[in-house]
Amino acid sequence: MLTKIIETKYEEVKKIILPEYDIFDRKSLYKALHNSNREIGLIAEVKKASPSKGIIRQEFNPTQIALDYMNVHVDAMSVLTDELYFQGSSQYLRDIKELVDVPVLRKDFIVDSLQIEQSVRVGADAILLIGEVLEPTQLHEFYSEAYEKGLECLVEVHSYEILEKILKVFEPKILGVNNRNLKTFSTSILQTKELVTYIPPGSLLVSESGIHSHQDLLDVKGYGAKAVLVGEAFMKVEKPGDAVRELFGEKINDEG
Ligand SMILES: O=P(O)(O)OC[C@@H](O)[C@@H](O)c1c[nH]c2ccccc12
Repeated sequence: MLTKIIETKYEEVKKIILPEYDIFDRKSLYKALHNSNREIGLIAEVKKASPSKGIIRQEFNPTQIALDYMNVHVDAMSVLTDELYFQGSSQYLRDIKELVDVPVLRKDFIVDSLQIEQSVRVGADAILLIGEVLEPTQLHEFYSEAYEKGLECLVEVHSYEILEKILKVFEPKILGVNNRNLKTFSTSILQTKELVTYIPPGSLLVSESGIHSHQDLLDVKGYGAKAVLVGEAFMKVEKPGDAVRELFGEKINDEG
C-alpha cells in the first residue's frame, strides 16, 4: 500500500500548481509540545478516512472539529492533506490555520521539494517527513529546506533500522515513532517502548498512532514519549473534544 501511495504522490507532484504567496503567523510545534498544557503534549489529528480503516468519520466538518479541539486546548493539530487515500485537502489545512492559534502540521507524503513550498503557501507550521519513504540524505535535505523556509518537521520512523540510518546523518529536533507499520497497518504502542532507548536526548519524542485509551496514554508516557499524535480515537466520536478529555482521564461536565 505504501508503495502505491508513493507512486501516486510522484504523479501528483507533476501537476502541482502553487497557490499565491500569503502571509501566515508561524507557530512552533516544538515549543507548543515542549510547553504543553498537559502532562504530555498532544497533537490532535483531523482525518476523515485512511487506507486501513476506510471512512472513519462520515459527518466530516474540518473547521468544526478544529474548533472543538481548540475548546479543549490541544497543543497542536495535524491535518491530513492527501486527497486520494485519506480524503484530506490542503484547503482544510488552510481553513484551519486561519481559525486556530496552535501550530498546524501538514500530514502528507512529502517526496518532492515543491511540496515544501506548497506547505509554506497553504499555511502549514510543520510538515511530516517519513523515514520509511525517504533516503536519509534526501530526508535531511528536505528537513533543512523546510527549516530555512520557517517550517518545522516531524521526522517519523517505524523501525529501529530506519532510525539508525537517519541518526547517522542528523538528529531531528522532533522525532516520531509511528506505532503503525505502514506496510501491514498493524499497530502496537510497544513500538515506542522498543525505540525509546535509541532516541537522542535532544530530540522530542512523539508517539504516533494506535493510542486509544487513557491506559495507552499512560503507557507511552511511561516509556518516555513527550507527546502523542492521535487521530482515530477522536474522529470516531461525535464530539472530538470529549474524546480528548477522556483520553487524558479528565472529567467531562455538560457546561464545559
Ligand atoms: O489514527 P491514529 O491511529 O490515532 O494515528 C494518527 C496518526 O499517527 C496517523 O494518522 C499517521 C501517522 N503517520 C502517518 C503517515 C501518513 C498518514 C497518516 C499517519
